[in-house]
Amino acid sequence: MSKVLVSDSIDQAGIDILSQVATVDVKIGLKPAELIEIIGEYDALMIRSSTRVTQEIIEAGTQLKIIGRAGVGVDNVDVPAATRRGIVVVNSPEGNTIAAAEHALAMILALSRHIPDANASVKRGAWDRNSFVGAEVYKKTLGVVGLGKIGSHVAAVAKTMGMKLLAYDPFISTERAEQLGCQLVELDLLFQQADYITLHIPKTPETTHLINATTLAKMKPTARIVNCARGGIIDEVALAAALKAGKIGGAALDVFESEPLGESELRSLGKEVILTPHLGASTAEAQVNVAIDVAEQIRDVILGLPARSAVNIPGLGPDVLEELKPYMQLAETLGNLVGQLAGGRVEVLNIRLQGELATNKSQPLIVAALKGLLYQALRERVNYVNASIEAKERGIRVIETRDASIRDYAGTLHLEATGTLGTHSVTGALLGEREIHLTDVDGFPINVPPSKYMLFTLHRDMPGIIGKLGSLLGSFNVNIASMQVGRKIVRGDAVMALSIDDPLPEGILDEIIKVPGIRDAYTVTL
Ligand SMILES: NC(=O)c1ccc[n+]([C@@H]2O[C@H](COP(=O)([O-])OP(=O)(O)OC[C@H]3O[C@@H](n4cnc5c(N)ncnc54)[C@H](O)[C@@H]3O)[C@@H](O)[C@H]2O)c1
Ligand SMILES: O=C(O)[C@H](O)COP(=O)(O)O
Repeated sequence: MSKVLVSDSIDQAGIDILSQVATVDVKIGLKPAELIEIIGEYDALMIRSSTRVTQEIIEAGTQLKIIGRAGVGVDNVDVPAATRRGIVVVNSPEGNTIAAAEHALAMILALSRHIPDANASVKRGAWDRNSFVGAEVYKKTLGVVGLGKIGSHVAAVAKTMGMKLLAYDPFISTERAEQLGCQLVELDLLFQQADYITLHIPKTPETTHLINATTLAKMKPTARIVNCARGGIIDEVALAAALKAGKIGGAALDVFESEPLGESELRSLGKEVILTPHLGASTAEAQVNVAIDVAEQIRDVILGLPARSAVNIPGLGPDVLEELKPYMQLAETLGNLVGQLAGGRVEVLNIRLQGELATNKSQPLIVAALKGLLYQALRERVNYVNASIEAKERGIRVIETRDASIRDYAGTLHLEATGTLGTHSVTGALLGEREIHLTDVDGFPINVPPSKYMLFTLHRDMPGIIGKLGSLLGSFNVNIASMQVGRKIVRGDAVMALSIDDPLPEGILDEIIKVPGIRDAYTVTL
């Protein structure tokens, strides 16, 4: 049974899903050295933002197949290190969107009305109404930096509160911004005009210390800034200095350069500063969402299925994946089959997407085909994450062609592998929704479902040959489950595809090739 380590606090709904397929150990608060010591036992690691998954931890995780981040940000995971090791990293891109957006909105209102300090003062026994006179957000300008999932929801709600919206996001269109009621502007203009600035961007080299002494100096002295995105986007020393000097009106931070927040000037500031301990995603609803979302993906990967929100597999959004999943299985099977027929080192893989597949995203299918192709060489070490890198490193050139015309099946996939031992090709399609059928081998039409053990022969189509092969296999105690011949012309060349119950015994291929009329034989394990 697989083993999953949960090293941060995760909702029970996720643990229940994992327990269906694995032994689950929940160990919260492990020190890095303790994690390194035990991670080698585990197939999967499930975390939130508290566990830092460093290269050292990834290297110690010799059995790790998947790291699941029950939340959005994967900046606490060394994703490149995981990718190199073929470990899938998944997250829950939308599970806590609303929670984070509502926290940012709560921060905006709490800052405006001094709610935390007013509350603390009443709880201390005071009744001070004069110190907490606030400001309305109605008709004020909100500058949204990052108009993605969270930024968009903040903008939508702020709009209904009567705020004027400016947005800065170099990766979204003016139309999208307008749909959300935002005017897309340059960052400097946003800094100059906004009464409130809310950050909803990832932390990247470009966004680190985006808010610094220089940018703070551009803001209104009354401006209030909210960061519920990532610590480090704001230079906290510069922010504290600007607040103390009255160069900016207020700040509400949920995230910090270093978490937990240690010694900080920010702690000593008054009602103009609100600090929360990274609570953006901490709602009951969000925690159930992210735990289920990520646990389901870990379960799928343990069961050998692809994950729907892998951050280190290109082109696998949930919508794409749902549609392509059966075709990915087809691509992987065909890749594995053509790799075994080709034998030796494959140099070129031609992939033709036919029919309805021609209009689809090809990247996941190519990755799946490469995974299958490399399986014989790399076994479990190759997966959807590292298949493309491994193929590139082996000098395999991938050529993709598309043909939208529909033939016998809605969509077919044709793979041709050329290597040191020659060229072979296979074509396959799905029967119904997901039943894989081989429809062509080396240009000969057949129609067989692939099976675990198969034997293919290239032979002359002549009387007696099937009988001779059957007797030979019988004499080696090989049981034939099914058999089909594909030929283009009567008594010309033909291909025979046999499904057999067990692996072919050692030495029998040499005997098969000696049968008069049989020119070649290939055994395949799928
Ligand atoms: N406080 C919390 O608990 C909490 C919870 C969830 C998410 N988050 C964080 O919130 C942030 C936003 O999350 P999301 O789900 O909306 O992400 P998202 O990917 O949907 O949106 C991010 C947006 O930022 C934009 N962007 C990227 N680089 C930019 C740049 N240099 N300048 C301006 N815009 C830029 C992108 O185009 C995108 O539209 C992330 O940092 C995430 O980790 C925090
Ligand atoms: O990126 C996220 O999803 C948030 O920062 C939430 O982090 P958390 O799961 O540790 O609360």
